[in-house]
Amino acid sequence: MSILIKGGTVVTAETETRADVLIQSGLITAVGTGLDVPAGTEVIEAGGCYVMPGGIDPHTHMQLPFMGTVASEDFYTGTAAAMAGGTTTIIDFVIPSPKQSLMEAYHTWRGWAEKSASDYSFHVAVTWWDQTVHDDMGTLVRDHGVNSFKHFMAYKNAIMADDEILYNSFSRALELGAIPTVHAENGELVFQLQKKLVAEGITGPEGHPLSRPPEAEGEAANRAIRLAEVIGVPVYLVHVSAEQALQEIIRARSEGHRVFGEVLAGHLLIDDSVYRHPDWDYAAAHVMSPPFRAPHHQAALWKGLQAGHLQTTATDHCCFCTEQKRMGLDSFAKIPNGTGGVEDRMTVLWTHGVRTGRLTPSEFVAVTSANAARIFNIYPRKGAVQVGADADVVVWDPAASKTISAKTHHQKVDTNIFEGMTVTGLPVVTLSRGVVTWKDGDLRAVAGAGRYIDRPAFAPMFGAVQKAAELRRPTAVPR
Ligand SMILES: NC(=O)NCCC(=O)O
Ligand SMILES: [Zn+2]
Ligand SMILES: [Zn+2]
Repeated sequence: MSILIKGGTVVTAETETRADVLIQSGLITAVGTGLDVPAGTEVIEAGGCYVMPGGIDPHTHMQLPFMGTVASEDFYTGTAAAMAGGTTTIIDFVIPSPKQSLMEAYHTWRGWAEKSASDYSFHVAVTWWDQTVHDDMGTLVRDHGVNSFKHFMAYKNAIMADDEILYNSFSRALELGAIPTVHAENGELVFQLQKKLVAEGITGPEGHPLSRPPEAEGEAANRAIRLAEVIGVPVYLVHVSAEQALQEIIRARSEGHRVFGEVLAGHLLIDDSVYRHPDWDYAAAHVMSPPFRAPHHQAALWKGLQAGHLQTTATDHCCFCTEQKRMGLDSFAKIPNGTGGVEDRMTVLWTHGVRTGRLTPSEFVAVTSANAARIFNIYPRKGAVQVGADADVVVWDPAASKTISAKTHHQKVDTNIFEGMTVTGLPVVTLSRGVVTWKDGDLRAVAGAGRYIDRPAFAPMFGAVQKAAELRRPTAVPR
């Protein structure tokens, strides 16, 4: 079965070109004009539309067991909603409990993800350390297509990684050609502030941002980056929300270190006033970590994205319904942390990025798919509209408009952090490996149609990393 996407403007991270796109057996087989098209080819008219790579959301948590409950979105509902929003690949997280074997956790998550409608891959978290963790990291990289490991510097008494774990895991990642990623918040400081605030009677959601100040993020970002610098390994900071963390990234990059930053659509657009809303449920629905910040942080994050200091956008899609959030009625520290957005990221970024002149369409492609594909080494199979790439394609109507609401979204959660936002620029057709999964409001996602994406180790940047390491290898003084 072949499909021709006809008459659109093809956008890649580098170019905008009027061209048709031919898709056969799940792959892009031709891009150009006057293409030789086999008889019986289905034609999708794309006049007036952009034709772009499907989005890659490099940070989601479908059905994550977390803080005494399980995220409401499963791998089918979440990836289906993603495709309604133009995202065709997610990178989720395997998060072993402390002392749980990495391999056991990995196989558990692989089982859960079998019902994914879109393609998916996994970062694996390192939450503890011993020789088996060291060995399992090797097995995951060599035999299971994992090339990134996650470290939570927050969540003390649960999954927090201390400096010893960071040192061991970052060093092992370097040997394996894998990239360490970090949730940068000083977990000890957050833990102490939570106790202090609750003791002072601040038990509602307004305590959440007070317990996680931007300085706690800046400190941890600096620590993770400095460790990575000393070890000589690239590092990727997830959900950068504070100007203090961004400044650490800018400093390190300007000194020649390979440091990457991800920003969430929510952190770009929502400010911390939500936590002082008089409706407890409304305020609690926004509890996620790091929290939404004061408006000057948003301005800094947009500039960071425009300047290329932040390379990727994500959602940290981790949904909890109102009833689940109420587990923290007596203390904000018990409200399950997480918010959604996998369906909304692309349109929210188009509306507030491209339509405001902050981003060109090519820059939009870079920050919604191509850069993540490069960093996590699946480019150009993903993140590109070019011959040989997977036919994960979105036909994007820049004039189509809607108002986001939990009443109409496809995400399995009863709230939406972008509730009431009118957005312009929407996917009219989404294709996942050549199959139409979303067309004109009709969601055709199929459970189990998604494939696990192996991500090879030693992304191109590791060539430079290894050369630099050779040149600075310490030598003993012969005496
Ligand atoms: N972000 C959040 O609040 N929940 C998911 C876990 C994490 O990414 O920290
Ligand atoms: Zn996190
Ligand atoms: Zn997360």
